[in-house]
Amino acid sequence: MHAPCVRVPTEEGEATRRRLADADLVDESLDIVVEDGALYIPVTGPDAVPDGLRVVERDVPERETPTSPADLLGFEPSYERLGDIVILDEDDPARAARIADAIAESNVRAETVVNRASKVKGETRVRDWDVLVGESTETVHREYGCEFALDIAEVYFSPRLATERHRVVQQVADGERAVDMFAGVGPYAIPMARAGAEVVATDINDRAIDYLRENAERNDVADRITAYAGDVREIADDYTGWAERLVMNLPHTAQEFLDTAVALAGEECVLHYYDIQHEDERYAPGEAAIRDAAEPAYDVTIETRHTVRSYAPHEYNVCLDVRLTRN
Ligand SMILES: C[S@@+](CC[C@H](N)C(=O)[O-])C[C@H]1O[C@@H](n2cnc3c(N)ncnc32)[C@H](O)[C@@H]1O
Repeated sequence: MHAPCVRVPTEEGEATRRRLADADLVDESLDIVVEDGALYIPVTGPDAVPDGLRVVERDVPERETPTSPADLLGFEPSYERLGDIVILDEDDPARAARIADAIAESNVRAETVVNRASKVKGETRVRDWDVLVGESTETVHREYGCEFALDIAEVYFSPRLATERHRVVQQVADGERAVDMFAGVGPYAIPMARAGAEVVATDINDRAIDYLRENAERNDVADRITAYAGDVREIADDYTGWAERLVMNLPHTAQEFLDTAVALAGEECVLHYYDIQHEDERYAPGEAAIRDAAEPAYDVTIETRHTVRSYAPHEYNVCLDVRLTRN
């Protein structure tokens, strides 16, 4: 359809569109067009367009779909979803703010938009966030049929690990005994309990354990999960030789806890050991550390060497599935 449009460079597109929308001048029945580095914003009253903006006549399609962030920005932004929070990973604060505004105005359902403001840090692996839209950093996230309440400002949680967690949970047998040594809000512990395991879950972050207990109730597995707030080393005496499965999701530092893992392991135990290593030697350091801690008391069989995801240039997040069999 032929219509008057304000033509602006794409980088000024969102600000101009908001300015025109505030003056009620955007023709919402027509689509915004992006072409050759310019945005064409259809307007209802070309004569009312503020001075300095150029109006041209051109063909624009009628709007069929609701407005997406890309419609508003002129490019496809990348973001992750965690419940009703949208997470950005932008280095430039101005670009992050533009994207956040576009998401808020678009058809994306989001209560809060945040940008990563630090790496994960410290013992609890929590990061800082810039809250760009909304206020609450607490949400309920759904993953493979389970619900997880959490506050990203208080606990660690990565939606990117969903497939990996599912890979591990699928190995769990009804009735087995599992220890999730670094459990967070329970994204391994809770589905393992749903699969029929009896689970002990520990975390040094009290808030993570508060959420884990709430999540155990939410997912109807409170009777199969025992949660401890504290250092996992503190439970070793109570659960010596108890575990048939151990999850060690504390990359960078897990090696320091292998003696505790061996103390927890029963006659036969599968260990899921997460690590971050250089691409040329992804598995060897973890294998060596596990053998060092477990042999000769246990036979060590590496069942799976699995790359979970790229972590940084030339560095990979990996998982070793290891069977420990007592000699
Ligand atoms: C990378 S996060 C993983 C959390 C969870 N497994 C997940 O997938 O979301 C590691 C967790 O280990 C906890 N942690 C760190 N040191 C610990 C320790 N000594 N004992 C128990 N938990 C610890 C942190 O608080 C954090 O929640």
